[in-house]
Amino acid sequence: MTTSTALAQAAPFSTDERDAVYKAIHTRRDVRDQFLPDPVPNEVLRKLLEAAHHAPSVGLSQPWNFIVIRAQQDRDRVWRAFQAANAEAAEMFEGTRRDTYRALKLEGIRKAPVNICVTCDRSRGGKVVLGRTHNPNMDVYSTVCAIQNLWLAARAEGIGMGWVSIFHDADLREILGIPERIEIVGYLCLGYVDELYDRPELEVKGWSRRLPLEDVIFDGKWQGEA
Ligand SMILES: Cc1cc2c(cc1C)N(C[C@H](O)[C@H](O)[C@H](O)COP(=O)(O)O)c1[nH]c(=O)[nH]c(=O)c1N2
Repeated sequence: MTTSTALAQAAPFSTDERDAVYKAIHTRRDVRDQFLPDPVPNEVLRKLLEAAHHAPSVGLSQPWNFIVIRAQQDRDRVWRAFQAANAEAAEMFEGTRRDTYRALKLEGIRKAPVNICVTCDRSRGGKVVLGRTHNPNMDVYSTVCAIQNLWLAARAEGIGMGWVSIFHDADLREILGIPERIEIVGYLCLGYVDELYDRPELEVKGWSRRLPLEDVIFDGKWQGEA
């Protein structure tokens, strides 16, 4: 048997390194309003995109593309698309819940100096992709892994990131020139921050709360079952 020379050491991280990984995970936040106007240098943005591009992907298909949007006029157009969709979204809640919804800030499109639209090319890797043969959604799941890498790397760089999903895809397609065959996975707002909430903003604002871990470790009964 041949021994692969491609194998590298996989010792546990040092305590400091480990702490840094958990710190990024636990202090990462969805950012809507804390963005500073300071530009994000291209070299730093490149590091974030490298981190995203090192995500796992089904069959190593790397189905993502990153559309970087910096121009104010493009961000203004995207914001207007958000505004229209968000007004529709508010109508789907009732009573005080609707009022609470309306008071939430749910995007940082214009305040964040950089926006990134992350897409998934469903034809990347050809017709038959290893690991995707029985569930075609695996390419989209892979793209979400890239977004999470980007989010954590951004946190480590002192850059906040917010995910905005309150859009009609058709609007984003038109503004950004994205063809139908390409799936829109995430619209992200990025910029330096000097403050972050210490827990999810939606929890701070009384919209929802983090469930105890015990509630989500499966105990043999699905929610709603007697
Ligand atoms: C797929 C997806 C889509 C969205 C989000 C997240 C994800 C994963 N989140 C952010 C979300 O509200 C947030 O992650 C949770 O509230 C938890 O807060 P922290 O991320 O821990 O700060 C989000 N936030 C927001 O203000 N507007 C939005 O449209 C969205 N959309």
